Amino acid sequence: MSVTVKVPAKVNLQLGVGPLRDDGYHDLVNVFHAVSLFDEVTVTPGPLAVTVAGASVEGVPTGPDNLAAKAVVRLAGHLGRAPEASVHIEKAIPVAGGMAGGSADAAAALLACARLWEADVPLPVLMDLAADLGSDVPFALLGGTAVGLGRGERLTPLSCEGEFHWVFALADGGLSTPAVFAECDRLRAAFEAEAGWPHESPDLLAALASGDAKALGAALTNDLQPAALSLRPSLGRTLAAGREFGALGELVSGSGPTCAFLAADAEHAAELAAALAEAGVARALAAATGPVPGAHVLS
Ligand SMILES: C[C@](O)(CO)[C@H](O)COP(=O)(O)OP(=O)(O)OC[C@H]1O[C@@H](n2ccc(N)nc2=O)[C@H](O)[C@@H]1O
Ligand SMILES: Nc1ncnc2c1ncn2[C@@H]1O[C@H](COP(=O)(O)OP(=O)(O)OP(=O)(O)O)[C@@H](O)[C@H]1O
Repeated sequence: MSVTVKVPAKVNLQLGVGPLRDDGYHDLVNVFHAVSLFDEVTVTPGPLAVTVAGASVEGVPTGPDNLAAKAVVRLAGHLGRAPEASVHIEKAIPVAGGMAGGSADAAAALLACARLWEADVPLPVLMDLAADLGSDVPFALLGGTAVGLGRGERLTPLSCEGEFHWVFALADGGLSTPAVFAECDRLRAAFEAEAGWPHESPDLLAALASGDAKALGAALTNDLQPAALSLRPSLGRTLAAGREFGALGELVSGSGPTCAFLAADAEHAAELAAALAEAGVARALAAATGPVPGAHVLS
């Protein structure tokens, strides 16, 4: 018997970053949006092991450091049983790309093992286990569009009308999430910019609720973007190219280096992806739509 779970990537439509907390995290206003780039995680009975396959899986650990393995151990500990599951990850979400690929695999492994072990774990408990594994993990279980407060784990679903069309410019090499948050703190200190308390953007919430892509494009913001650009200046060219080719909005996804571009419809997305590929400003381009559901069992 095996269980396969399909799980989406995320893009952050608003990432408001508050001051550094005593525990090393930042309080956020984090508007998550699940998009149609998916990993598939399959668990089979057997000793704990992780295998990974996909077009670009460099840097993904196959030992106990893999977030999916940590999820297996965490759930087994909660249930008081041995962490017996062999995990296979089919990876399409870019690695260390700011699209929460590792978090998605952890969420998928939690759900898959709960099913494999026939354990009745209530959703709120699964959400708490997910939050222990990482700030982005609970959203990968929930999917759709949602705002995350605290370190991003306290989620409230948001009303989102229709479907939005995205193009993602994948970069060579990743960016480390802690390094990007640290660079954000460094830049704020260097420019003596006080980190204010972030607030949800009313324009963004209205654009989502009405399905207005043009208004959404104008409302996209990411407080980590200056830090990602400081660590990877070439992203400035990528973002400028998308603007020049008529994207409705563009921003770095989360901690980067993936850049996200909003298109008017599927045709516009295909044109935008072709123009960005032609301009040579990305390792690869991927078109996707959002919102899509969170982690769910396939078999
Ligand atoms: C940038 C985002 O992807 C936006 O959704 C997330 O905030 C990051 O979430 P994540 O990768 O699940 O991050 P975690 O594994 O929880 O934390 C990794 C590190 O990122 C930094 N971190 C993360 C979340 C947060 N609210 N404040 C932080 O400062 C901390 O240095 C932390 O040690
Ligand atoms: N299942 C996994 N898939 C990808 N990376 C993993 C996994 N487990 C552990 N890692 C490690 O975590 C690092 C960050 O990977 P991930 O792809 O989750 O980054 P990210 O998308 O930038 O994260 P986020 O957007 O949540 O900040 C990788 O460089 C890798 O060393």
